[in-house]
Formats: sequence, C-alpha cells, structure tokens
Amino acid sequence: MPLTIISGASQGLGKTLADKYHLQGHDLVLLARSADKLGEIAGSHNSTPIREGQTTLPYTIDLSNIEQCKRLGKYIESKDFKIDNIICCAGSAIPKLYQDLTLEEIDDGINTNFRTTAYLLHELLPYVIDKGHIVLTSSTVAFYPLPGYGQYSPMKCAIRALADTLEMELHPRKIHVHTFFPGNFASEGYIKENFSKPEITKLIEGPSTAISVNECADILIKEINNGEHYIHTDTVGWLLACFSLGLSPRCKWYLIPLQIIIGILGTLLSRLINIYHRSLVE
Ligand SMILES: NC(=O)C1=CN([C@@H]2O[C@H](COP(=O)(O)OP(=O)(O)OC[C@H]3O[C@@H](n4cnc5c(N)ncnc54)[C@H](OP(=O)(O)O)[C@@H]3O)[C@@H](O)[C@H]2O)C=CC1
Ligand SMILES: CCCCCCCCCCCCCCCC(=O)[C@@H](N)CO
Repeated sequence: MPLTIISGASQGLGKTLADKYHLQGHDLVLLARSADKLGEIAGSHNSTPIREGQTTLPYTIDLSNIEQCKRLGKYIESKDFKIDNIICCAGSAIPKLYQDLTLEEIDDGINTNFRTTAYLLHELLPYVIDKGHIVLTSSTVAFYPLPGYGQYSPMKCAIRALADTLEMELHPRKIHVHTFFPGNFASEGYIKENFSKPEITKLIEGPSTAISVNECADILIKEINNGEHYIHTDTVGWLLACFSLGLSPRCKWYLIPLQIIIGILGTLLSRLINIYHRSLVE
C-alpha cells in the first residue's frame, strides 16, 4: 500500500487530504508544528484502520528550519521508507497592503510558503520511488499577484518556478510533479486571513468564491489521478493561468488551442482589466 507524506496536515487542506488518503488505505506521515493536533488525527486514523497494519505517523516539525528538515531526512532513511507521494500543503497568507506589513511578517511569508516546501522536497526526494508523485501547492495568485498579497504571492510564484524546475529534473525518474493552484477555499487559514484582508483584496478576488475544503481536496485527488501537471479549482484560476502559461508544462493537449486563444484574448483585455482594477485601488 502507498506511503504518503503530507505537510501542513494539522488543519485545512492537509488534514482533509490525510483523512481521505487514510480511507483509501494509505500509510501516512503527517507533518506540522502542532503536536497536539497531529496526535489527535493520527489517533483517530490508527483506531480505525482500513486494512491490517495500516499506520498514520504524526511527526512534529517546523519545516522552515534547516536542522529539523535534515533530521527528518535521516529519520526517513533510518526507517528505510520508500515514499510514493509527497503532498506539500503547508502555507498561509497574512493579507495586508505591503506598507502595513512588518518585516517579521514578510519573513514569515518566506518561511511558511517557500522554505517549508523547498526544504522538505530537498531532503525527501531521494526516498521517493520512481513513478511516484509530488504535489507543490501554489495559488491562483501566482498568475495574478493582486493588491493585498505582497507577503504571499511572490512565494507562490517561487513555488511555481520550483515545480517547473523539478518537473524537468525529475523526468528521468518518471516522478510526476503536480502543481496545485487553488482559488479560495474555506479552511481555518482562510477564515483567519479574512480578518486582516483589505477590502480592495476582497473585491478583486471576489470571482474566486470560496469552495469547501472537502471539494478542494476531491479536485486535487482526482486531478493527481488524471496525471494533470497544473491543477486549478475554479474557472477564474484556469483563465488567469491561460493568460500566462509560457513554457510551463501543459497536459491536456486537446485544450492547447483553446488556451492559446484565451491567452491572446487575455493579452488584448489586460489593459481594460488593469484600468478597472486600478480604479478600485484609488
Ligand atoms: N485557503 C485558501 O483560500 C487557499 C490556500 N492556498 C494554499 O493551500 C495550502 C493549504 O491552505 P489551508 O488549508 O488554507 O492552510 P491553513 O492555514 O488552514 O493551514 C496551514 C497548515 O500549514 C502548516 N504549517 C505552517 N507553517 C508551517 C511550518 N513552518 N512547518 C510545518 N507546518 C507548517 C500548519 O500547521 P502548524 O501551524 O501546526 O505548523 C497548517 O497545518 C497553503 O499552501 C495555502 O497557501 C492556496 C490558495 C487558496
Ligand atoms: C477574466 C479574468 C478577470 C480577472 C479577475 C481577477 C480575479 C482575481 C482572482 C484571484 C483569486 C485568488 C485566490 C487565491 C487566494 C489565496 O491564495 C489565499 N486565500 C490564500 O490563503
């Protein structure tokens, strides 16, 4: 049975994915900083196994810490684990206008959204099986870094770049690299971020209505199984991706002509969208 490692598994998308993969019979290693929450999830999985010998292992870690990530790598090696899937979900935003952020909050954005994924993958990739799957979670904001996400969007652009790089580098090992670009979904993190979110941000991101975490997880699992590289959860996210696909990997070849047409339309419309969104800022 597959071994799946999930980061950011103490709540939100990561936790929901963990519950779903548990029901599919996977062994799990769950990563996050909150030991109590991970313990509770693992306890509930281990008391309701789907098959004999199934285990969920809670592993408390700050994934933005180099030493702790190295220790995790050594632990996986010592256990001789062969990893089928790594799903990187750790991440969150502090939406504010850039000048209202503190330098500490900016630093936190880099740690939480970039380092957690970059370090984890670096340390664990050696133990992923050939033809395994890795998932990097970016966001729709990678295609349109709108006002209010200055602490967050640059890191999600960086995640996209890292995913594209790995997609090529891991080709010889036939490892599937999936990049997830969700629009809004109603996790604990989303509820919290809305407290500091500027009105202008709420207004512009309005077309990305929050879906449930459950729906978001179902879309991700389905598209991983479909072998999709770039995974979106709503139409506006897919459209914005068409506007800036560039040389990034494309999967459904029959959609390429449509993506090109939408890309051209987007380029033509961009000036109007710009003018409209700027008028909202003023
Ligand atoms: N919700 C949304 O609308 C959207 C979310 N996304 C992205 O989807 C992913 C999941 O989001 P969501 O479910 O809302 O997240 P939440 O904010 O609800 O949860 C974030 C998770 O990340 C973990 N985490 C944060 N920092 C660290 C760290 N340094 N080390 C280890 N774990 C860490 C947290 O655990 P702990 O605190 O216990 O360490 C928690 O489990 C994120 O990458 C997010 O950016 C993308 C688009 C939209
Ligand atoms: C035809 C095109 C018209 C242009 C309309 C512009 C719409 C912009 C939608 C951006 C949605 C961003 C959602 C992701 C938010 C996120 O990642 C955070 N919630 C993190 O937690």
